Amino acid sequence: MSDSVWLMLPGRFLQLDRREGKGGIDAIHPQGMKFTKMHGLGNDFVVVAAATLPEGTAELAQAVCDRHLGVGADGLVFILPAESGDCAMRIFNADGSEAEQCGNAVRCVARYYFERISKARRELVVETRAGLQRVWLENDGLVRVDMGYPILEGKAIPTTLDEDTVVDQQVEVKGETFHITAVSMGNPHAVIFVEDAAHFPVEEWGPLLETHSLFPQKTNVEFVTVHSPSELEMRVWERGVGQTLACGTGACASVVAAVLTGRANRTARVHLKGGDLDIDWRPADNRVYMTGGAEVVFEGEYYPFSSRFGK
Ligand SMILES: N[C@@H](CCC[C@H](N)C(=O)O)C(=O)O
Repeated sequence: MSDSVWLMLPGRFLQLDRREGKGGIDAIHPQGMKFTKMHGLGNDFVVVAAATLPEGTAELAQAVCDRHLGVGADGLVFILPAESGDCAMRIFNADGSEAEQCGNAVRCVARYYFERISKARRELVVETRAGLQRVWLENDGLVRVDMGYPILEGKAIPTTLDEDTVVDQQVEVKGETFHITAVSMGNPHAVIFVEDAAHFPVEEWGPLLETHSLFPQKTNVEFVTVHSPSELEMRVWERGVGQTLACGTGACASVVAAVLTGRANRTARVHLKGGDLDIDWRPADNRVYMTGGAEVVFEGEYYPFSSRFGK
């Protein structure tokens, strides 16, 4: 990895040094955008550190995330200067919609920050659309995040299912009965407990539930099997993306739903297709803590609007 990076300013480029204490900015310029491909348990992101959010983020996210014509990812993530906190994160789903929150992406942002912006730091505050999140780098290299408190009031999630809490509420969809527990971790989740998550037809029911009129801002959908009070298995259909290998906010919502329905303890491991997350919903502060990995895959330059060699 080179020590210098490009920063786009209106009409000109600025080359910055990203060695310790000297910057830490990737680049966006008219012809190309430097990025780092990262993932948290296989939930993958194109991560770009920039001075400002570029225009046309919805189209850019769709193009970058395309697995045939772009880099290929579940989401496009920007690391930006923060008003409060050490840095800000904005996350755009593969369909171009912006999410309020993303558990796997915030761990990737933290890893990026700890490795490229300040190697001395082991603690960080990330500003997201859902609020400030405190993040810690653990001794084993995993990243722990304070994901905040779960929102359980129906109207705030939002769902039209109930104004109060929505716990194991019966819903009919195309002749099939589901019991839904709705939880917001800054973004909406519908958690459904099933006998066998591994073989559940996620692709069939996920899109129908994601876009159901009960969820005015759509929803992420988790299909969860409780193997023991401290061990859950989860598959996810993500709003604006489709089936993914993991979802951090979904794992938090699943543990909260399992506790609310008397199925699990407040501390549990969630097995996802891409790996495990440890979730701890602490009674002392009502906040949910998530611990898991975040990895760099490769770096590159993306040429969104013209071919590198043609123009
Ligand atoms: N994969 C994420 C959640 C990303 C946003 C989600 N698709 C939404 O629209 O709310 C996670 O790890 O939490």
